[in-house]
Amino acid sequence: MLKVTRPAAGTRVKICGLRTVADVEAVARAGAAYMGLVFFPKSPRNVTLDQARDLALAAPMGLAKVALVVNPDDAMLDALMAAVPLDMIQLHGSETPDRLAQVRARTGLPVMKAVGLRDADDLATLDAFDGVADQVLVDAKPHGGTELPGGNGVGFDWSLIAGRSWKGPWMLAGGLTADNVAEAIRLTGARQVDLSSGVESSPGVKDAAMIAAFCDAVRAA
Ligand SMILES: O=C(O)c1ccccc1N[C@@H]1O[C@H](COP(=O)(O)O)[C@@H](O)[C@H]1O
Repeated sequence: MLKVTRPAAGTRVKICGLRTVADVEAVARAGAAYMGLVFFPKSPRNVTLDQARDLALAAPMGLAKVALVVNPDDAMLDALMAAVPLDMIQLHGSETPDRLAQVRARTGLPVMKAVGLRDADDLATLDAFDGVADQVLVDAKPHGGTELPGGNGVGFDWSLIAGRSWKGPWMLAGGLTADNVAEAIRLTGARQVDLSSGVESSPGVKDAAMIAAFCDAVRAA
């Protein structure tokens, strides 16, 4: 049976962009709270509905299964819900608060909204989703030259959110690694962290040792 290491009460980890059952096992073994499945064809972490179903069915109890989608239409949401057992939807496009409410009503799942930050002007967008989204995901705003709205391994200036609080739960993302996560937690007060690139040996290829090292670094923080 798959052994799941539960972290002590503390910061929860989401590892995003899983593509193999071995990834799911590594994430569970390391003690992450969430696993993310990417439905975005331009991403090196993209999975089909059939692949996602197999991965979701491999997840042990207690590991929350999050579907990352970018500006999904209703047909996409219906196909997703019919094929994959899920616990949460992550919206990582330019969705509005109204669209978020529609997605929640259509899927019946909690919805996390990713908001990209580069400078203080972006904080208003974050505030617009506080209390509207079930969770907000505070990520780096993608720089020009990438087709990915996230998952670029790029961070942002954490001092932008130092000392701030929101009504609902939130996660920190953007360029996190085992080497920088303790400082990120210290500066932002994050109780949940999310990453993709920082536990990969090459784009889209997760590394079990890096996943374990990241979760250990979070527990030690
Ligand atoms: O991971 C992807 O490929 C991806 C594609 C499209 C939108 C978001 C994506 N990933 C999310 O981006 C952040 C940060 O990722 P990283 O650690 O900087 O690589 C994370 O929330 C992922 O879920």
